[in-house]
Formats: sequence, C-alpha cells, structure tokens
Amino acid sequence: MNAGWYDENNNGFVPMVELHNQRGQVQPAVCRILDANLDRAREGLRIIEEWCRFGLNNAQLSGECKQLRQELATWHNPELRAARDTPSDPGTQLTHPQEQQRTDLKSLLQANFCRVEEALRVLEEYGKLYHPQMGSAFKHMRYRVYILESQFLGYERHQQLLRSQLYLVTSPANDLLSVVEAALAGGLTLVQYRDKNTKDGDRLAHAQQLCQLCHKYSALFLVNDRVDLALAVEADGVHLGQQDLPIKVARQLLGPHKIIGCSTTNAEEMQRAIQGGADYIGVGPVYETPTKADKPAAGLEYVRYAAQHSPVPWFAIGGIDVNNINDVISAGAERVAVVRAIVEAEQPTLVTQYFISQLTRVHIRNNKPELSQSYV
Ligand SMILES: Cc1ncc(COP(=O)(O)OP(=O)(O)O)c(N)n1
Ligand SMILES: Cc1nc(C(=O)O)sc1CCOP(=O)(O)O
Ligand SMILES: [Mg+2]
Repeated sequence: MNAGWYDENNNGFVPMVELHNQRGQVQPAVCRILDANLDRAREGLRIIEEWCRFGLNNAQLSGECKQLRQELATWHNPELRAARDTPSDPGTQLTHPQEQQRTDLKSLLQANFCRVEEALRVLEEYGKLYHPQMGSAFKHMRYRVYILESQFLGYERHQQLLRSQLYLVTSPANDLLSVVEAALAGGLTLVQYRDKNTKDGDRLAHAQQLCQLCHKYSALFLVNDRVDLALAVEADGVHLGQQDLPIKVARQLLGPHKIIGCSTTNAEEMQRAIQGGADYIGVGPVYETPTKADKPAAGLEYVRYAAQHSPVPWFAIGGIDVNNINDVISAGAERVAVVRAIVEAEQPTLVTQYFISQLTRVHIRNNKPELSQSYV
C-alpha cells in the first residue's frame, strides 16, 4: 500500500511525497515557509474555485482549481505541517489595508490569483532546498495558474460581451473622455476606440486613457483596426473590417482569450467572419451615415437576415439613433452600435439609458435572460 495520510480539507487520502529532511539538512524555518505557502496557495485556489463553480457554473475552470489544490496537498506532508509555529509567527498579525477595503468581486479574485502565484513562486525557490523535484513541480504549477487566470479573464470577457446590448464606437471629440464617462455612467458596457486621422503617439495616449476609464467602470474596451495599439494598452480586443488584418492573423497576435469583432455587409461576409473565428460581427450600415460615407446602406433586410442566421452576437450599426432604434429592433436586432447618437448627444447618459431600456425590453420579450452572472 502507498504511504500517505488522510487530509481533512476534502482531499481524502493523499499519497505522501517522501520526507526529505531526514538528515536534518533543511532548516526548520524553510519547512515553516513551505508549510505556510502550501496553505496560502490552497486557500487562494479554493476562493477562486468557489467563484468558478457557483458564480460562473464553469466545470472546466473549477475542475482545474481543484486539481491544483489536490496536487499541492500531495506535497504538504506531516513533516512540513509539524514545523508550523503559529503563536510565534509575527506575520499572523499583519493585514494589508487593501484586504479590509476590498469591496468588489473583481479585485477579490485578482488579489487571490496574485496570492496563489506568489505562494507558488516561494514554494518553487525554497522547495529546491527541501526536495529535488519541488522546484520544477511548483514552477510547472505556477504556469498552470497563469493559464487558468488567462482562461478565467477570457471567459469573463466573453460573458460580458454576451451581456452587452449597446456598443459605443467613438469619433474624435475634444470632450471625448467626459462623453464616454457619461455613457458609462448610464450603463454602457462596451466601447470601441475609433480614430482614423490622429498621430500614433496621441492615439496611444487616448487609447490608454479610454481603456483605464472603461475598466474603472468594468466595461470592455476594444480598439478599431489596430492590433498593435490593442496589445499596447491591454485592451479587451479589436474590431476589424474587410480591409483590415485577417482575423486569423489578429488571433495569432492576440491569443485565444481576447475579443475579435468583424464588420459585415452581406451574407457572404458574415459566413467568412464566422468561419474565421469572429467573436461578434457588425451588421450594417443599416442606414446611410456620414460617419462612414463611402459605404452604401445594407438596409433592414440584412438585419432580418442576421437575426435569422448569425450564430454569434451581432450589432446592428450605421445611422441608428433614438428615433429609429425601434425599427431596427422590429427587424430583429437585440444589440446595436452607435457613434453620433452618443458622441454628439447633449445628454449622453440619458441617451444611453434610453437605448438600453429599449434593448432590454427586447431581451425580456425574446426570453433571453443574462447568460451568466457578472463578477462586477
Ligand atoms: C461594431 C462595428 N461594426 C463595424 C465597424 C466598421 O469597421 P470597418 O468596416 O473596418 O470600418 P472602420 O470603422 O475601420 O472605418 C466598426 N468599426 N465597428
Ligand atoms: C463605423 C461604422 N461602420 C459601419 C458599418 O456598417 O460597417 S457604419 C459605421 C458608422 C456608424 O456611425 P453612426 O452611428 O454615427 O451612423
Ligand atoms: Mg476598419
């Protein structure tokens, strides 16, 4: 029979990693460090796992957390546990002010990913002094946690896309930041930075400011046309047109967890965008618009087609405003994207709220409740 012990923290029988301190070569302090960080990493993982399981209902993510916890448990042998000396540990009294102030789920989860990654790094370094395989085992686990974090963020991002009904595409304006902030205050959850004629240095600065602002409001931030800018500011993704980089190339550059949107004007473009892996598509122009004067209207007919055939979320775009939104909705749209209707509005918050209220009515009528809970 294999050696091991029974772990009370739900892991059941844990095969024991061979004791390695038999010749008394490892200082007791090293064992205490390993013991404390094994606990820290497992606790952090458990906090993340609970959200993946009960908040997101995501079996794959919660399964990976559980597996990592179980692997950590196999290293937490009685010798390391016996080294624990809580009463004389000065660290038990120390709490960071941010730990007391954490009020939202997003920062709680981010803090716990950091906590797990730090603990694994400590285990990797000190573990080398304890067991010949400990360093590489924890290095490998740390990389698995980075992947888990990126999958987790990608999943949340895609859920947020599904929940977004209104999409603001920006145009250059002196007061753009305050306009966008007013719309975010009205409930906007998706913004695209679109700016064709500004110098790159200024574009980068604008994209950085907008990205920060959107993330402060827990809204998604995408960049029009430019994968490099999107990467530079850590945006949530890009929007590409038929003349821009192919989706496949953008995907290679951005990785699997960022959002890629694609403009379409007809059934053939829709088909290609979907086959290429677009996360959402633009459907338009619904009406002729001075914002994109060179593109003839595809009309409500194409909106009706998208309503019947698009397997991915789609946003009707082009000439949509508060006066015609209900015609677009009647043609089957559940999501819309606008430029002038918000950027040029006297009261961007009110206009945003109006659009969202009309679109929410359709979601309720079509019996499409939110697909998943948000952590924001
Ligand atoms: C949501 C959304 N849909 C369509 C477009 C248009 O993209 P594109 O055809 O590449 O034209 P430009 O915006 O680059 O002029 C969009 N930006 N957003
Ligand atoms: C940027 C853009 N793309 C379109 C497309 O159909 O691909 S229509 C459009 C402009 C939309 O601006 P407004 O809301 O001011 O009419
Ligand atoms: Mg483009």
